[in-house]
Amino acid sequence: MPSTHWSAPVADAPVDATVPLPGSKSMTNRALILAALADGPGRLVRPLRSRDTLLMVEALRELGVGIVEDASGDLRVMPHDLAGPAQIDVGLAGTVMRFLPPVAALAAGPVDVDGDPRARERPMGPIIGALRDLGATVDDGGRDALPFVVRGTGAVPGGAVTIDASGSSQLVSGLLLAAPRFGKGVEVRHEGPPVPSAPHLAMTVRMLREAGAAVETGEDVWRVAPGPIRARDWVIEPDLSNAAQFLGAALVTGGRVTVPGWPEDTTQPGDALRGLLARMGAEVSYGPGGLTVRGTGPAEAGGVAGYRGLEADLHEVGELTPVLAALAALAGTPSRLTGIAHLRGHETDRLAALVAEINGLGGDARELPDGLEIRPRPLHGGLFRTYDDHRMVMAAAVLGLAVPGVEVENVATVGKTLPGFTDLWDGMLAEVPPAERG
Ligand SMILES: O=C(O)C1=C[C@@H](OP(=O)(O)O)[C@@H](O)[C@H](O)C1
Ligand SMILES: C=C(OP(=O)(O)O)C(=O)O
Repeated sequence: MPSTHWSAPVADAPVDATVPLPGSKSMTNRALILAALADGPGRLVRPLRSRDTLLMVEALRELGVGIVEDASGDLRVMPHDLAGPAQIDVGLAGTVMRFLPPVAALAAGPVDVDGDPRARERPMGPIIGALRDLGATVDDGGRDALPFVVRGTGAVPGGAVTIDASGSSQLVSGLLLAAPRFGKGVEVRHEGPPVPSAPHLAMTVRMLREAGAAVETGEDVWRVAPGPIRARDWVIEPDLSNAAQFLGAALVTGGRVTVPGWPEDTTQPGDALRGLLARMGAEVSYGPGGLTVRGTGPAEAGGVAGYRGLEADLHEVGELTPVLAALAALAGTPSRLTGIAHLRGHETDRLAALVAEINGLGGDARELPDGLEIRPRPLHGGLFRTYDDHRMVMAAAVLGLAVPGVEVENVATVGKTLPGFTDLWDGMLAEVPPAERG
């Protein structure tokens, strides 16, 4: 990917826009796994097309699954016996690195799994250990991390495992998604500090049940019975986490943003934006047209806006942090975001990255043992580094609305989940309110 800087545009008026968003990364990559392991052909309707989902498509194809994109962008998935030898590139996608190895264990033949340099540092040990306990062979050279080889025999006995999933909920989700195809299914028990991202675990359980799997859940325990995964069509919801920066623009500029197609009943963590942005002072309304957020007062040039900071435990919705931190840096009062120590193992160490980049623009952010404390201060322009993290680009865009001269490094990295981001952003800023049309 070329490394190109992007000058984040300043909003010279309150935004007034409707922004349709592409599909959810988390739902697309779960649906791809479930469709690949199903008992017949299936379809993904309005899937996300981004680096993380294309890596999942390629990984499943590499194992023998047929996946065809039709003219509308929907994906048809034709399951097939899974086989190595295969080479899997997980990129920097947490969903691919945690969801794919249990599928690879079902393949006959060796499957090499590796990813970006940073992927080798993200927590993988619990899933490697669990796969061994479930009867699979994994050669990791004693690293407890990527790269490794899964030496599948075409079947996984399955059974009960105990892991510490405090580093990532995806360690649990990955084991559950393939488990109906294990001989005895699986019982995953968590022991350790609390597992983050409860909505994402609920998404895993709900989608497994929608595919006909029998799933039981208790406190820190999940059981999936062996049985068929039913072929079906998966309609992918818009990515609500990727709504954060657009809805946030309504706060920063004192404007209005609507995201159409906001689901009424969803397991996506982005749904929490309704409550979180309301706590910061936004007016949030929901109707047939979608979710609408209105800001109540615009930021002054250089920052310090007419909305409040946020005191919140983001343990369950950690992926919203970068954009909320950017909003916090422009807010009228200080913020404290906690429960997010596990973000140190995300695309980059997000706590360190956010502190460095907000402070690099003249801000006042500091790390807490499990989060961030951010005191608003007038900011100035400068280079905003993104550390191969799509959400750092999104955070920078929010800051740039009120701070002239924010230069965003390697904007293309946003393609991890939202390749059309800068066009959507420019489109939002260019949308002319109905009253002003000639
Ligand atoms: O299961 C998923 O789709 C995800 C789970 C979460 O991971 P963690 O629990 O590692 O934070 C989230 O941050 C990530 O973006 C997507
Ligand atoms: C943490 C994230 O991604 P990943 O799926 O790579 O963990 C994210 O999208 O914020």
